[in-house]
Amino acid sequence: MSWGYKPNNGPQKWVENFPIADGVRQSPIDIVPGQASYDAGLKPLNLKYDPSTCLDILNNGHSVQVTFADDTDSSRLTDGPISGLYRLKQFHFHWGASDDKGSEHTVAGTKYPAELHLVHWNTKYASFSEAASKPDGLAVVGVFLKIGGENPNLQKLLKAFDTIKSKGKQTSFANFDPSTLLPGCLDYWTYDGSLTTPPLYESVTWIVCKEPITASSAQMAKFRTLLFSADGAAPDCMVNNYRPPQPLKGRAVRASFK
Ligand SMILES: NS(=O)(=O)NCC1=CS(=O)(=O)c2ccccc21
Ligand SMILES: [Zn+2]
Repeated sequence: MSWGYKPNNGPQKWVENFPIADGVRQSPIDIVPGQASYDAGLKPLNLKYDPSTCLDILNNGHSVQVTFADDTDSSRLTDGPISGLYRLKQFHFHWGASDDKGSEHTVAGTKYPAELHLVHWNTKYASFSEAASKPDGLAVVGVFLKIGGENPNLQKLLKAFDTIKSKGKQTSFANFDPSTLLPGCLDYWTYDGSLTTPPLYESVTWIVCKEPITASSAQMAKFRTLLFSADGAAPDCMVNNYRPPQPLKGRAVRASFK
């Protein structure tokens, strides 16, 4: 049986097949603002996304992901805590069964209802797959979702959910600009971590935005209509697809803001 988020295959069991789960730079973490150190050397994030690189939206059985053409530098991240240029590969979300949980990172113990991950890979490597296992291979921008007014940019994604309800379903998804899902203020925390799903590679420079974006409670409910299960199998709601915070193990968390 493959990994998931249930008691018999969830985060507490991943170490059996992925021993790095007990590694020294695992993600997510609880971010304690008072313990983060302001680093004046951190540059502002420089994100430039080209909507024409948006390809499709997929239910991968763990989350809903939007995939981008990464054969050119047109959707990419530079500056911030990283050096070089990282190309956008995909973005996806993690969310709860109710509005009181769902994010992977927490802020002084506070859970948000969901968290967006924009996954980028270092172009010093030839591909995502090559970069994914390197210590400086990936940079993931995390954005918290909080309950508020309806988010019209999120609505464009949610409209596609009915056609990708079950695992393995995908549909074309064009001209979406992921920068519409970024908060107005790009202040961030950054630390060295890992993928939060198997294979849990310790290859991620995490960049977690301080300011959340909003989603309405109805929009959050729409995420919960997706299924972990494939068409024809017993319907298994896609909820609580988040890994809880992991030990910091001496790592520093830096803040780009005072
Ligand atoms: N939440 S997370 O972002 O740390 N992990 C997601 C992840 C795990 S993956 O290696 O399957 C993969 C392939 C392509 C893009 C992302 C991923
Ligand atoms: Zn993620």
